[in-house]
Amino acid sequence: MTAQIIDGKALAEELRQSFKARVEALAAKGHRPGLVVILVGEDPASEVYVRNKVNGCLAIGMHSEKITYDAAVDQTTVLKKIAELNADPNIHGILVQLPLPKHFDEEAVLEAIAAEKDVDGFHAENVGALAQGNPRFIPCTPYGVMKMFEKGNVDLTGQEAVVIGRSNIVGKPMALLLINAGATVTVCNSRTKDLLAHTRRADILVAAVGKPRFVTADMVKPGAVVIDVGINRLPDGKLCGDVDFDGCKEVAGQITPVPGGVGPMTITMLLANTIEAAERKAGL
Ligand SMILES: Nc1nc2c(c(=O)[nH]1)N[C@@H](CN(C=O)c1ccc(C(=O)N[C@@H](CCC(=O)O)C(=O)O)cc1)CN2
Repeated sequence: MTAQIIDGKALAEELRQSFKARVEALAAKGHRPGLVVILVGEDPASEVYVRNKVNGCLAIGMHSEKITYDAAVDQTTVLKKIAELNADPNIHGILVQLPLPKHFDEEAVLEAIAAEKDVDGFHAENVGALAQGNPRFIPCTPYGVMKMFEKGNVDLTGQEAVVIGRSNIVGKPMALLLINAGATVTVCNSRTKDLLAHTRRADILVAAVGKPRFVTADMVKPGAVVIDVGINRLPDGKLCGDVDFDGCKEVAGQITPVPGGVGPMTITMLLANTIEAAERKAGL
């Protein structure tokens, strides 16, 4: 039997519609949620994501603006802008699109964002809160994955979860969320010894390794929930995930596609975090 496909695009749309009432309630009290997205450089994929973030906000009645800098801009200029935005009462969320050009100290930039406006959840204070099981802002991609589990009635308690990938954006926060949800979590990477032995016993398998079709059908336990966080652009311009979807869907119980799986949920959870930031500031 082929796996049930978890439709991230449909869930993202459903959630976005549900956000509209919260945005209007805030706006009626003079607190229209506002997000600023900072983009440094001309990476074409980042330009698309940033545009989708800004448009996603506007579509549900939020305020949003993009600030762009040439790739050669110095870090001080960006830090100065972040300081201004930290002090702006109409801006509830600030996000710096990653990756940054090589001459930037990424950590210093992310730490410069006020923790209460860090809607990406990358500030050390927010990472610490998540690690302690008391999250303030959950990084958007793993947050989206958790919403998918919720929607699919996936009970994580006591389940064997394997995360392939250990990035700060996805792998690490994903592992923390799964731990907090009561799963038994193993974090692997592409060089893990006997990776197959780990993945084959996973009830929940999250691929965030950044290698096209890295997870093949033989690595999947029959009936497992397979979440593909990969977004790889192939030489022919097509997009593909870290999972060999056609092969794995014959073994898995549930699986996310690429595109149309986790990706659309990432931006949706950014909207959720920004609304949450505005609600906190408004005392709601
Ligand atoms: N500051 C941040 N930078 C980056 C993040 C992040 O969460 N915060 N994540 C990624 C990129 N990303 C959001 O920024 C992102 C990636 C993919 C998608 C998405 O909707 N993908 C679609 C396909 C889109 C396409 O055609 O290219 C899908 O999977 O269906 C949204 C957001 C790195 N940087």
